[in-house]
Amino acid sequence: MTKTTTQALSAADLKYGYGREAAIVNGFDLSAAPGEWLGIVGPNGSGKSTVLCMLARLVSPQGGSVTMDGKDMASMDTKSIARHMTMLTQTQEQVQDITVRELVRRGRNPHLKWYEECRGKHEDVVDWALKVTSMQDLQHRPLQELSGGERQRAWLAMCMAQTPKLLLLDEPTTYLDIAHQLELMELIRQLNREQGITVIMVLHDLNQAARYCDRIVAMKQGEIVREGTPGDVFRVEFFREVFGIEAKLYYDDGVPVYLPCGIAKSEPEGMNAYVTA
Ligand SMILES: Nc1ncnc2c1ncn2[C@@H]1O[C@H](COP(=O)(O)OP(=O)(O)OP(=O)(O)O)[C@@H](O)[C@H]1O
Repeated sequence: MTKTTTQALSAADLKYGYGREAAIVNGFDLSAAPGEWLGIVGPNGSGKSTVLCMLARLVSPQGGSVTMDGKDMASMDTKSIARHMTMLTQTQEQVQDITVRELVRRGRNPHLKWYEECRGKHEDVVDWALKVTSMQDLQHRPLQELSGGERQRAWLAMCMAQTPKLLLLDEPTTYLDIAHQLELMELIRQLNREQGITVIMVLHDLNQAARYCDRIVAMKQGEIVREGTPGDVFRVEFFREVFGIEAKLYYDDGVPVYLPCGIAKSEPEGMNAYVTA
């Protein structure tokens, strides 16, 4: 008898277009297994953020469906979605006059009844979220006084206070220097491995995608054009066809590392347009 595993998140035949424009995302399918780290990569404007917003139900798909733990998200209420899933983006809303701890407490809101305050066991979760993100020492500092890296970690602590099973991230390292980028990626790796949190992350840094993700989904013009392990996906042809660049590939302990060498000799017209070296 074959054993079927319920996917942490599945999307089937998603469609989305803005206004009267043609569909930006058309027929997008994806599934993430529990505990998997999935990276979504692709050129600017390929529809990555649009897909992530549909996965988080920040926008409703114009076609297709998203299921979380086997449940159709269209029929779930916002609070129960927020008890299972959270999203961190590259920039966060400006919140004034709030300490890190107060921000992290907001992560408990989906778990509180309307009359309940964040106390007792909820405060214990806040302590835990501050601890796993190494924010304990900064918990009483005003958010606006933190560096960009510290602030991003504070928002991640708030996400963790939601005790999510699924963490969606949209280029969370964009404005961070390399040390803070690695610190955030390592922290997410720890949460993924130790807490079993499923991670779906949009990222532009393909070397980081190769190093951290279990599986890569590459998008171009609203569609998936490659899918597989970093080693399967990151080939010389991939860089030409999807990003229009020539690249050299090296392997560090089996992990592909690419070096961009220039623009490909002709613009790729499609996935079958090979450029001979
Ligand atoms: N609010 C909007 N109104 C109209 N068009 C939009 C809107 N948001 C995005 N688009 C268009 O949809 C397409 C896909 O955008 P999206 O942000 O999903 O791509 P992306 O792959 O995340 O891009 P990037 O890598 O630059 O962040 C782009 O052509 C973009 O111009």
